[in-house]
Amino acid sequence: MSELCRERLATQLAEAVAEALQHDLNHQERALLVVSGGSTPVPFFRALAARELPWERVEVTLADERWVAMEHADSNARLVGHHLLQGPAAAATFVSLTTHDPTPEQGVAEVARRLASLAWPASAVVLGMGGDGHTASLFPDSPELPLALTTAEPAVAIRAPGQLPRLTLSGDRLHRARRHFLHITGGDKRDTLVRALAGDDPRELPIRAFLSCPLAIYWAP
Ligand SMILES: O=C(O)[C@H](O)[C@@H](O)[C@H](O)[C@H](O)COP(=O)(O)O
Repeated sequence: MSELCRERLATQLAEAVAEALQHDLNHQERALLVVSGGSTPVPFFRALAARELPWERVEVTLADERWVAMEHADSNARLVGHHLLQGPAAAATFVSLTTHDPTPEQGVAEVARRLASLAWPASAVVLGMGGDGHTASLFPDSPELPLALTTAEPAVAIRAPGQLPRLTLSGDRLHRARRHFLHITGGDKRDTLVRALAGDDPRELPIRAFLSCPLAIYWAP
């Protein structure tokens, strides 16, 4: 039952994001979509990839990225390439968040320059969430979290225990969107969301940084 429900959720989210992109493309030359990595988005990516849109006018980037080569199994760019940039959506322009620098700290300035050229405000930011309340790579136990939540810079190199080195869009940059979606499934994440809604400190549960603006929550069991 939950598998069918999650597929329907992914399809409905793809419909909403496609409508958002088409609406904005009716008024502007290019539109920007910011997506998250992880396992949850895969059926959403596949459903969105099949939608008929002027994809050649769509820019796609990530909310965050692990600092690995695009061929690496943990690369979000690889995930997006395999599941979203296929079919009609293969015509979209993908902008990666990694460089050939050995660390995200060395590459973040180049990534910031790339991001500056995109069609902000994004038409849509699609966020995921971990059981610890992280979103993008805004991890509660990251020393760089306070900076990432407050800086006006578009991107931050971020480290967290047990995680690969990462680069994340800052809270400020993730807020520069006309629409925000949260895509989560399962009881554990529902419980984390309930905890997040009951408080207001994003340093404890970073998803809270996005509970104040309009946020379309797409959840299935
Ligand atoms: O790079 C990442 O890992 C994602 O951007 C991250 O923020 C993800 O959305 C959550 O970790 C949920 O991941 P799952 O969908 O795999 O539970």
